Amino acid sequence: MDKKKLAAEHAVASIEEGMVLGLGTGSTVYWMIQKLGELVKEGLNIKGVPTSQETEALALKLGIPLLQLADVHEIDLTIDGADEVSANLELIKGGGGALFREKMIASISRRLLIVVDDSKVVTTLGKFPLPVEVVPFGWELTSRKLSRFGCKPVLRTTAKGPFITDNGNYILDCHFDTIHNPEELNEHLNLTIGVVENGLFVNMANTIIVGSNEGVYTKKKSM
Ligand SMILES: O=C(CO)[C@H](O)[C@H](O)COP(=O)(O)O
Repeated sequence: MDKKKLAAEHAVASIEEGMVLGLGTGSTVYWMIQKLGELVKEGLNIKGVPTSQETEALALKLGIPLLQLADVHEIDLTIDGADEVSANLELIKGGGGALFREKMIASISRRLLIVVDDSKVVTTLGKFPLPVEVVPFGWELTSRKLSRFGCKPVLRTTAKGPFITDNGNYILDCHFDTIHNPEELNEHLNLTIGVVENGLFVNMANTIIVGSNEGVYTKKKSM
């Protein structure tokens, strides 16, 4: 079975009746949302909070009831994917460009459960270019400032021009190669004028479910 699908479907066992659920974005969590749609059809009562327009459209298509973020004070459980996961359960997210909404939803979640295939598990973060969402105005200046942190920022583009996030912003994919202190870098990046949010998730994930050829395994944050 597809390793992403394996991890995502395993995560469904953590969903309980009555929960408010954060619904992540990407090709891994897609499988969790598909399964959730089936459970809702069978009578499971949950409410979802989507982390992107893409996930919102998918959830609506599957008949999953959704809440407006304005009406949500706390989320019981968010299930999301990641681009890299370190041994300490620090994450790089934002490969799909949804990092701002994903981080906002994660920040009000009691538990953040991450589903990945084993190619995403690393010793040190940084091989995957770190996505940083920036305001379009003056992005070249912001890019120069970000390069002072030791990376090479590259504007994410599509065939039509710059990639535009759900919030109307740009993404700079920052090539670090190795990120030694994710906590410090996260703070420094977010203090840079022009930066909306970055894809480092530090002290946020509680549990990682990893799909591999040998089956699934789970890693929990040590307290
Ligand atoms: O952070 C994300 C989107 O912004 C995704 O969770 C991340 O890119 C992983 O995606 P996939 O499951 O498709 O590999």
